[in-house]
Amino acid sequence: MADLWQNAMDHAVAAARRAGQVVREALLDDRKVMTKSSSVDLVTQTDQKVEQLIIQSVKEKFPTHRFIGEESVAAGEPCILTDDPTWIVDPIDGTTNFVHAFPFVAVSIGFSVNKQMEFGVVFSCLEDKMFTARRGSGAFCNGEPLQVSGQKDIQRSIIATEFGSNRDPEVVDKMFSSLRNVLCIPVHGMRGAGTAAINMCLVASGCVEAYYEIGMHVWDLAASSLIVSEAGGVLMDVEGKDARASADGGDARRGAKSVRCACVFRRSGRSDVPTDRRSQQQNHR
Ligand SMILES: O=P(O)(O)O[C@H]1[C@H](O)[C@@H](O)[C@H](O)[C@@H](O)[C@@H]1O
Ligand SMILES: [Mg+2]
Ligand SMILES: [Mg+2]
Repeated sequence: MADLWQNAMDHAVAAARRAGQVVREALLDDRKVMTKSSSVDLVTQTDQKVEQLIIQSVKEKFPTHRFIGEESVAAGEPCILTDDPTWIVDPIDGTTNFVHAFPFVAVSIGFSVNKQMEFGVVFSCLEDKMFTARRGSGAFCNGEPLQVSGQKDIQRSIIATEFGSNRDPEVVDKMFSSLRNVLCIPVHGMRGAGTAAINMCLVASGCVEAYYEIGMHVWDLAASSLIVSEAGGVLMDVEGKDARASADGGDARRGAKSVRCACVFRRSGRSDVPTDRRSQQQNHR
């Protein structure tokens, strides 16, 4: 049976690749940096230009589709998810990295119908890695299948997180307390690529066992939420409840602009990973 949305997914991949080219070219010029909610919540003209290029290209091909775009919402567009086919776009995920030419910058395009992600595309444009997932058909990086880590022991895991853009000392204290709690489990290490989408693609790739962040927005994680789940991972909120509703824009439905989400690892039922902590050998897939 023909896949109703394959044409749209192909368009998303091509649009993400074109957008990545714009990002790479912009890195050769001065980047005009502006701020949004705080002095460390950055946006550039490239973010805005890339979002408009993606949205215009979609409108020409799919005129009835709707959009939730990070910079459109910042400019006052509503952030409400309906049952209509909706493109959820983060034109540059990792804007701070982009400003500093730190090499993890993603273009993230998610696509939702009936409030369910149908496909997700994350292009890590400085690594030239195209992460894709179609609901029910697996997750891929440059065409190679992805699987989350089979590691069941958090003490043999790498956990990723980000600090966001809130610098309120009380909030920072809470973040550092979480970091301390996780590090002292203990875990092998903690990492952060500087972009939610790429952190989640690292979970889908099996090289990071879990990623958590408080305060992500629906556009940060819409595409990568499907990439994680199609790679065998699970998404949950900080209470451990299924967070796909949020990732699919549930919070956007209610007009909320940020979701609390932890994106974690592991397929269920894996038995071939040693759980004997006495064993010296640490088998990492
Ligand atoms: O780079 P953007 O699209 O703004 O998204 C990032 C956000 O700004 C940060 O606060 C978060 O910590 C990152 O996870 C997002 O990727
Ligand atoms: Mg983002
Ligand atoms: Mg962004």
